[in-house]
Amino acid sequence: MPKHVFPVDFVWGAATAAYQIEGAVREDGRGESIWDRFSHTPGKIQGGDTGDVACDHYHRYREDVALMREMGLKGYRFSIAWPRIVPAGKGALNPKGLDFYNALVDRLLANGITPYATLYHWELPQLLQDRGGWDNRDTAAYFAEYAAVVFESLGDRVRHWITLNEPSVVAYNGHAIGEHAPGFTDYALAVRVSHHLNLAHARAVAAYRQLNQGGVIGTTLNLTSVYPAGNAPEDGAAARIADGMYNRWFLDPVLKGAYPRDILELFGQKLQAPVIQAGDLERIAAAPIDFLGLNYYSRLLVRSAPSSPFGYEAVRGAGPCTAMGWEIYPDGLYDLLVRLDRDYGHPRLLVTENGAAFDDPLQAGRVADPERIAYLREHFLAARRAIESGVRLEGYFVWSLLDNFEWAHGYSRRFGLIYVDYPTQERIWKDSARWYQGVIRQNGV
Ligand SMILES: N#[N+]C[C@@H]1[C@@H](O)[C@H](O)[C@@H](O)[C@@H]2O[C@H]12
Repeated sequence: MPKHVFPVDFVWGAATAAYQIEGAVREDGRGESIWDRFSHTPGKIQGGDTGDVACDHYHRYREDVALMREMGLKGYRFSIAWPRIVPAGKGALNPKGLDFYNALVDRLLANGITPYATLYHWELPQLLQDRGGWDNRDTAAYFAEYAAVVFESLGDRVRHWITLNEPSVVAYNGHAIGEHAPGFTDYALAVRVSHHLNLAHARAVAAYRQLNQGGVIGTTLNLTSVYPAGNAPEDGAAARIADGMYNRWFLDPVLKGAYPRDILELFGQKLQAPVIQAGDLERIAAAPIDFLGLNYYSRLLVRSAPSSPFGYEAVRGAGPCTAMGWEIYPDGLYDLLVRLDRDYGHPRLLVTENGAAFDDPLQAGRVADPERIAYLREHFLAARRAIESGVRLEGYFVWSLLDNFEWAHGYSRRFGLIYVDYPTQERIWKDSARWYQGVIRQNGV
């Protein structure tokens, strides 16, 4: 019997994303995405890896759903590849793309697994990027048109929708530091992109409401708990700026219908302020979400750094780290959940991603990953404490079901509960997968 039991209807899940697992990038009418272009650009991805094959999930989804069933997953979070549905980003549809996701959803439901679908997990159709991408306001409208097509095709069976995955990473990694597709290094552009992503989210929510399908829709933000590295007042001020740029800039529009004033002024001073047109904020405010998805991986420790662009710099924490170099800090998840509950009106919450990469050597056909078990157990306990504090946390999706294409790191980082032997595509349960199967079965740790 577990010492810490979760609510009876708690949704234990696992998460993936299309480009990271599907492969089949030039099959059945799929159009090119910015990640196809970026991963095939020399020097962008560690080891020269691409998502061309990935976990071959496009062909192996039946096997993978069977793995989910064996694990006992209550929910499965996946993403829909925009270029599979609308190859050019706008205009003509690709029926075979819709066929794939309908088949996936039907198989999930037949196996008692609730589908949670993310509409955008970074795969912008390249032809839209050629027209300015997220720097072009029109892309927000094209996104809503694509979303409406998907709602109409799947909405009778998919009742849980996530508009965007981690808009801050789309904006920052893709447009400010160039580490992700499309690879720009222009902070003012990144701020404009963040605004257009918020518009896209709002338009998709409005499109969903118009269809009256009766499900729920939200978004997924990657959030953290920000702490000052020292007791000096300037470190506290630095932490507030970092929290504003990392968290509140994305939380406030979707949950309060307005940008945080301090950050709006900061961006106005430092950058070309985002191009907010008349009616934009009203549109965003008029698209309230039913739940907030949050991806949590680690905390952010900052100190004052007057010479840095925004007056702060990150400081490495003292705790042990994952293979990504991220400090393992489960208390940060507790603090984040309690903060969201306190500051944003007691919202319905889902942990849409939490997990860790470790080296995961395959030895004699087995992957012993005690670090991942410890990581997940500590974060589950932090989540349980938050629920005991009154937080409306309704589910938890481990990142990830399978080892997969880890963006700029290629296949060098393994986040999966299930090991993927890429040359053979064999799926091998790690010890953590068996452990998680037990957590789900007993609904607690
Ligand atoms: N890095 N890392 C792991 C994981 C990434 O693989 C997901 O696609 C993102 O949503 C989020 O960044 C988290």
